Amino acid sequence: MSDSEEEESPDRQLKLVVLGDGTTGKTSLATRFAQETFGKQYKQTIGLDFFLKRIILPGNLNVTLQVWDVGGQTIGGKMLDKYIYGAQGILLVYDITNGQSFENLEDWYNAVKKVNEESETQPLVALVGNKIDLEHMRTVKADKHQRFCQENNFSSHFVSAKTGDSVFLCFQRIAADILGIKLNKAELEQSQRVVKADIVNYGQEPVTRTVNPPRSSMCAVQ
Ligand SMILES: Nc1nc2c(ncn2[C@@H]2O[C@H](COP(=O)(O)OP(=O)(O)OP(=O)(O)O)[C@@H](O)[C@H]2O)c(=O)[nH]1
Repeated sequence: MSDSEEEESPDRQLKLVVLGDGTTGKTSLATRFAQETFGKQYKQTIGLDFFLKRIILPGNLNVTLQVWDVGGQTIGGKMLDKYIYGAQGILLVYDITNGQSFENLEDWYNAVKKVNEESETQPLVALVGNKIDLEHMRTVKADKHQRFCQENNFSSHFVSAKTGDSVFLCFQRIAADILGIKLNKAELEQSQRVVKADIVNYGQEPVTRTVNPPRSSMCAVQ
């Protein structure tokens, strides 16, 4: 197939539904991914928000991701089933500093299972621990997260909508998994472009740190 023919191939569309308790950061994740922004102010999602983002997967495959950001208050409501229906991917989001938000994912997952009970194809489900910038306040242990993934065959993700850490990677991996595309190491690293790193001056540290506080810097991994 020539290049021009490849360019003309229509986009694949994937419906991804983001579920989880209120304030876990679903809207923040969606806006970080789709608009590359982050708002500190909490604004509750009433019902549903909707985002579109086009990404390119290996093989020059254009994929448009429809991200359905479902308000945390919709659990138990009439509309939830309709939002979930037809999703190829589900993101179950919790806040790593909020144990209850992790426990409640059971209910969210039950809603997903109910909608797909009679369906031949099952959506890919991703477990997403958000707010890893607050690692020092973590209450949900990583092994609990991993166990939940293994028991249910979820893919596993840790992200921060605030810093953007691993957000693009998360959506890219989910899209690739749904389409059965394998990402190689270089492609995975490419989406991890910005990595935070502390500068450590071994042997040159002043005795009192208060005089010269530790610095941090960004480095690019290409
Ligand atoms: N520190 C930190 N705060 C975050 C992060 N993601 C979201 N927040 C904050 O958490 C609060 C809730 O974020 P939202 O994205 O509105 O949460 P939501 O899950 O969409 O909430 P509902 O609309 O009620 O379902 C906001 O104040 C965000 O700024 C993160 O990665 N780190």
